[in-house]
Amino acid sequence: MRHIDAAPTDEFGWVPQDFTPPHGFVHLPGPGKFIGRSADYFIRRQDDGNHSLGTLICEGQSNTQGFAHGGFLMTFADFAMTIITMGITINLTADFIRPVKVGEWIEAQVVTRKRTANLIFADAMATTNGREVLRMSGVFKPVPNRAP
Ligand SMILES: CC(C)(COP(=O)(O)OP(=O)(O)OC[C@H]1O[C@@H](n2cnc3c(N)ncnc32)[C@H](O)[C@@H]1OP(=O)(O)O)[C@@H](O)C(=O)NCCC(=O)NCCSC(=O)Cc1ccccc1
Repeated sequence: MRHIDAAPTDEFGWVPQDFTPPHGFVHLPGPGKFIGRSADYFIRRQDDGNHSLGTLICEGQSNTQGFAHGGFLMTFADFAMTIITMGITINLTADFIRPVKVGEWIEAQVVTRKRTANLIFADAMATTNGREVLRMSGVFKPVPNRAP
């Protein structure tokens, strides 16, 4: 993980080294330069074979009000849905249902509704402390050999 010596309240705002994600989540290395600069991400493979993506909201993802910035939440939504569906984004919509505070863990569970040879239709819900905060829906193009 990068930015190791930062605490959530530091100006850089990255996940501190001693942060322990919820059970089953492991740090996701090398997610690409843009995504890699946006946050530190963790992924969990569930018993049913589906995956969840999570991150700790830090100062680096906050707006001036101390909540996760809407732009970051869209980045999180896009990354969660593409890494889990193994697709590239054609369409993505999101509802910001509740604000997410700095210091809160957010995780998204993605459900693929339909997969054809050319298209993937998926939706997802992200929660914080068991409460729904972000609903996502999208259409994606399958990319061979892209794995979470
Ligand atoms: C404020 C409001 C938009 C409305 O809430 P209220 O005023 O309380 O309205 P109300 O009392 O009518 O209750 C509504 C009820 O309906 C729920 N509900 C809502 N939508 C849905 C839905 N689609 N589906 C289902 N339910 C939905 C909602 O949870 C609540 O249920 P609850 O009573 O809790 O059981 C709230 O949804 C919210 O905070 N969203 C997050 C916004 C956010 O974080 N945006 C990103 C950061 S902004 C940024 O970065 C830019 C910036 C930069 C710099 C500086 C400033 C800004």
